[in-house]
Amino acid sequence: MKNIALLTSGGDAPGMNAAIRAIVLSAHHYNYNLIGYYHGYNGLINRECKSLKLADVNGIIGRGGTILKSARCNAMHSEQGVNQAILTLENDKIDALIVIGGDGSFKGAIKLAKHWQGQVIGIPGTIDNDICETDYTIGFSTAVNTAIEAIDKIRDTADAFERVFLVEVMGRRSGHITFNVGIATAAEQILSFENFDCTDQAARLNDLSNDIKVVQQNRHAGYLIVIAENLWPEGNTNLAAQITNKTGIDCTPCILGHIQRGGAPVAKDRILATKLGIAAVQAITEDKTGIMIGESNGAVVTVLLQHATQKTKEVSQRLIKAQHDILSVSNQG
Ligand SMILES: Nc1ncnc2c1ncn2[C@@H]1O[C@H](COP(=O)(O)OP(=O)(O)O)[C@@H](O)[C@H]1O
Ligand SMILES: O=P(O)(O)OC[C@H]1O[C@](O)(COP(=O)(O)O)[C@@H](O)[C@@H]1O
Repeated sequence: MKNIALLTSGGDAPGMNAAIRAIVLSAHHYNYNLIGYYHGYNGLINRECKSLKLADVNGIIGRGGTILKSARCNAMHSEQGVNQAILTLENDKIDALIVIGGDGSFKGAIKLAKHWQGQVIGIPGTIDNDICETDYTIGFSTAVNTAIEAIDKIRDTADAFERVFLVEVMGRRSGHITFNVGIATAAEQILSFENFDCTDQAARLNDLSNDIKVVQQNRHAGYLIVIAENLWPEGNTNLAAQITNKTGIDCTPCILGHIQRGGAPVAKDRILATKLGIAAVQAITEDKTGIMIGESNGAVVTVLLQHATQKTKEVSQRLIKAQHDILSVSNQG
């Protein structure tokens, strides 16, 4: 008999609810008590919680967001905040804590594990897919699909007007969403941290403008640029204005924003979340701690949280090269 606690932290990601459901069902299977803390680490610090029962997770597998709410909790960056969180876990007699979130949330979990005797298990939940030692994070596939759906629609106007669109996608400072969405929408350009050095802004603007003019002359079609958020130093809306000025062709900025974080999770995220949720509870039965449950080559793996947070997972070089090679051909005619 164990008391397990669960929270979701950082940016919400489609599939978090599916993971919560799997954890509730597995905990029930092992006869464990399960408490959910609300609003990320704030729920630990302010002791906002609820016992989670089977009835709480009926019908949530297909819902975006998280029934436990999420938050970015500044207090966890201070020793006082971490101690307060630990005090709550001790007072509530928690044996194991499952944290569903991104690398920031895992760093918080590592701090808790340093001074708290209970088991700490992480489940990767972020649309950014930037966590090492797991092929995918929960929410990434849905975010990519959502962005593709939106950009396919923008493509119609781009082609009809032979117009340029600069579409910004999320990912913080990592290009997994940018590259996957760019490739899947046959974007004329993919601009991300991994392939676009903005140090010489004037030169980059020149290259881009020349390419736009050549492609439009060759193809008489739209020109779609998929760009990572936080890339262009003066902001992507600004970049669109600069392109318009330079080429004399309208370049419309379009920021997809939070639609990428919401909506019903696709099958891949529901299934991944279910597998990881079940494995997290299984790991608790085996007295494991300080680990993330991930997936590698289709198999569930356990990895030290320290390793998972050591660096940001890079976009595959093969994907970057594929885009580069395809682009050089497709933009010719
Ligand atoms: N270095 C850290 N130490 C302690 N807690 C952290 C740290 N980084 C992030 N956190 C906690 O995790 C929360 C979510 O982190 P954030 O980076 O915003 O999202 P994500 O977990 O999705 O990467 C933060 O608001 C904070 O409460
Ligand atoms: O909505 P917010 O708090 O401004 O955060 C935006 C950020 O959150 C994300 O959507 C998800 O990031 P995390 O999962 O790491 O929290 C990023 O892609 C984006 O940069």
